[in-house]
Amino acid sequence: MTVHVADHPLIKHKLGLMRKHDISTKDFRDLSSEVARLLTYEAAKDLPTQKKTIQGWAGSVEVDELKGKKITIVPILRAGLGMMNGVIDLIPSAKVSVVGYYRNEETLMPVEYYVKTANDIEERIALILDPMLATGGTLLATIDTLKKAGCRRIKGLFLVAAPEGIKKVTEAHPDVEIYVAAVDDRLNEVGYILPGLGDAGDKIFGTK
Ligand SMILES: O=P(O)(O)OC[C@H]1O[C@H](OP(=O)(O)OP(=O)(O)O)[C@H](O)[C@@H]1O
Ligand SMILES: O=c1cc[nH]c(=O)[nH]1
Ligand SMILES: [Mg+2]
Repeated sequence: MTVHVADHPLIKHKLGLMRKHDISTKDFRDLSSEVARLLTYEAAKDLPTQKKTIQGWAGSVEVDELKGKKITIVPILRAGLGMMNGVIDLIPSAKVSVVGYYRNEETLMPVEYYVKTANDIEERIALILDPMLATGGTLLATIDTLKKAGCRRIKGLFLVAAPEGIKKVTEAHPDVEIYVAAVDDRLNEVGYILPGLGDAGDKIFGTK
């Protein structure tokens, strides 16, 4: 797995705001979406384009357009939904493939509860969205699901990743590329990222 760690001042500043202990649900939600939008800009850098001639205001003009079937966004329920609007702002015609996992609090293993992928997923680049990559169990399960559905090219956007999770997924899926706003220090004894953001799903949905 190739890991691209964001080095942009806007991303660093916005992620810093998200770490504040008393951040409101609204601000956390807004910032999740804004950072996701900026990560999308990075992740879309190598999308193929093709030339096309159109009629412009002064006659025919050659323009670039994105080539072929493009992207399916894959938000991981719940927390990944908090990133979705920011990504759709930049890729408005993307199809959305939804997968649902929650972590068992004791074993930290992902439990699948929903999968609905785009029909033509084998022709699309999957762009997984999840704010947190902690032990890596949820991302591994998502990649397995997407590959079984026929997906051949997978990228992922994360706000914060732990070194432990990156190592695990890198070993299993060297072909996957991820874009992260930050790689933090480590996991605590209950599988939360330090310094991290806390429970991203709860913060986005206001459930704690
Ligand atoms: O790398 P892992 O150790 O698998 O942990 C990361 C997962 O944990 C969180 O989801 P959570 O289980 O809290 O579900 P939620 O989005 O419904 O809150 C997070 O959004 C990831 O999906
Ligand atoms: O730090 C973490 C780890 C998993 N899920 C979260 O929401 N936060
Ligand atoms: Mg959660």
